[in-house]
Amino acid sequence: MSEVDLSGEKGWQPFDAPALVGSSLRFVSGDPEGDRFRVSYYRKPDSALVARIWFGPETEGPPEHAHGGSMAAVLDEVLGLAAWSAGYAIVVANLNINFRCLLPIMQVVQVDTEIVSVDGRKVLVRGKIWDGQEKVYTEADCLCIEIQAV
Ligand SMILES: CCCCCCCCCCCCCCCC(=O)SCCNC(=O)CCNC(=O)[C@H](O)C(C)(C)COP(=O)(O)OP(=O)(O)OC[C@H]1O[C@@H](n2cnc3c(N)ncnc32)[C@H](O)[C@@H]1OP(=O)(O)O
Repeated sequence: MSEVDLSGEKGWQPFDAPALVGSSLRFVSGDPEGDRFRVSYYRKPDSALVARIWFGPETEGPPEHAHGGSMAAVLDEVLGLAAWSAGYAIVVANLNINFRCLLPIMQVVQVDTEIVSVDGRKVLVRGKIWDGQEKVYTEADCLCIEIQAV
């Protein structure tokens, strides 16, 4: 497979997910040379977590486009991780996704995240998979629930 450029923008800081949550998080980001997903995480200057993600041939659903479940898996990991990176030890309780446009595979896209609210143990994270310019493929609201430290 040809080289995939997952570099971030100027001012983004590389973010080491395994250093924060351990090495169990392999389903989406665990195979950086593979044909499923390739992922790089960053923090923006406002500290929001952002990901650059390549959807490889193994994510195909509709011909030449990403399977909805592959996008759900990405949003589950990235939005959950956004809560962890903001200091909340959570699991995802509810993930509500709107698929807006078919996402072509074999290209790098971006996932942006925002912590919308914190109410007791409930942390609401919003995010989108988009081209980083204007085209939004998928939007999601992710309800995370704080757990006891494990
Ligand atoms: C053991 C794991 C260690 C992990 C350590 C490192 C992991 C590193 C992770 C890296 C980043 C993450 C990336 C991947 C994220 C995943 O994929 S996590 C895996 C997928 N998620 C799951 O399997 C979660 C399964 N569900 C559960 O475990 C339990 O249902 C939960 C979410 C812990 C909640 O159970 P609970 O602690 O008994 O809480 P409960 O009292 O029912 O609810 C608390 C509040 O939340 C509300 N609530 C709960 N669920 C819902 C819901 N579905 N809809 C609406 N409201 C809800 C309740 O109404 C309640 O509200 P209030 O009454 O306080 O207003």
